Amino acid sequence: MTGLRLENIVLARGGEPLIAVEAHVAPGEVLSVMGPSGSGKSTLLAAVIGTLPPAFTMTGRVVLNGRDVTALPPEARKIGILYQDELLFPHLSVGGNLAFALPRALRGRKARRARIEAALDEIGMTGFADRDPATLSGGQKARVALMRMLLAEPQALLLDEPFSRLDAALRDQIRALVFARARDRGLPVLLVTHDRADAEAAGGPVIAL
Ligand SMILES: Nc1ncnc2c1ncn2[C@@H]1O[C@H](COP(=O)(O)OP(=O)(O)OP(=O)(O)O)[C@@H](O)[C@H]1O
Repeated sequence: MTGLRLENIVLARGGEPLIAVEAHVAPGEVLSVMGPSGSGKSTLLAAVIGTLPPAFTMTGRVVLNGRDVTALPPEARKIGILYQDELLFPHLSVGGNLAFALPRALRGRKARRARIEAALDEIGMTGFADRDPATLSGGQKARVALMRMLLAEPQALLLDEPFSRLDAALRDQIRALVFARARDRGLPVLLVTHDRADAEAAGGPVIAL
């Protein structure tokens, strides 16, 4: 079965169950995860991507496009994640940040450079490859972070309040860009948000923790 399936996932801390989730996110669909602060939204994303802090235990399975990834390390899961703080590598240029995400299978300096130029064109940032991330605006950083995630060719996207620091106009623009890319590529998306407008723009199902 295609898409992202969260099968009977229960996360507990110190023996106390924190959350229980059963969900299927179809290709191109966005499942919004809402809930008060401390309800376990970020912890759920950590469980899905494979970075659950040691304080927690997990039962259940994460199945991506029919492949059980529950026991795989994060880098083998083919899941991309975008956080509220985009965390571009400060010591690398914009192009260096994007190059970091390119699949190793893409060989040759010229081919890799061309892929980065095309990626920058796609986000309206032609000619930015040599820029220092510290010199970018918030929206430009967000676009580079989004593209860095996509260049790694993930099969699912996890978004942890990636729009909350952006001003209203930019939020609409980046949000539309992320959802359009997910739809184009048929990627299931888990979106953690406090903002009902994000869930409405996503247009998919909503779960409340
Ligand atoms: N590394 C950790 N070790 C132990 N407990 C943790 C750890 N990280 C988070 N917690 C606790 O687990 C619970 C869920 O935290 P989580 O960050 O998932 O909540 P959240 O719903 O994402 O909150 P927010 O909306 O404030 O970001 C909280 O009670 C938090 O204090």
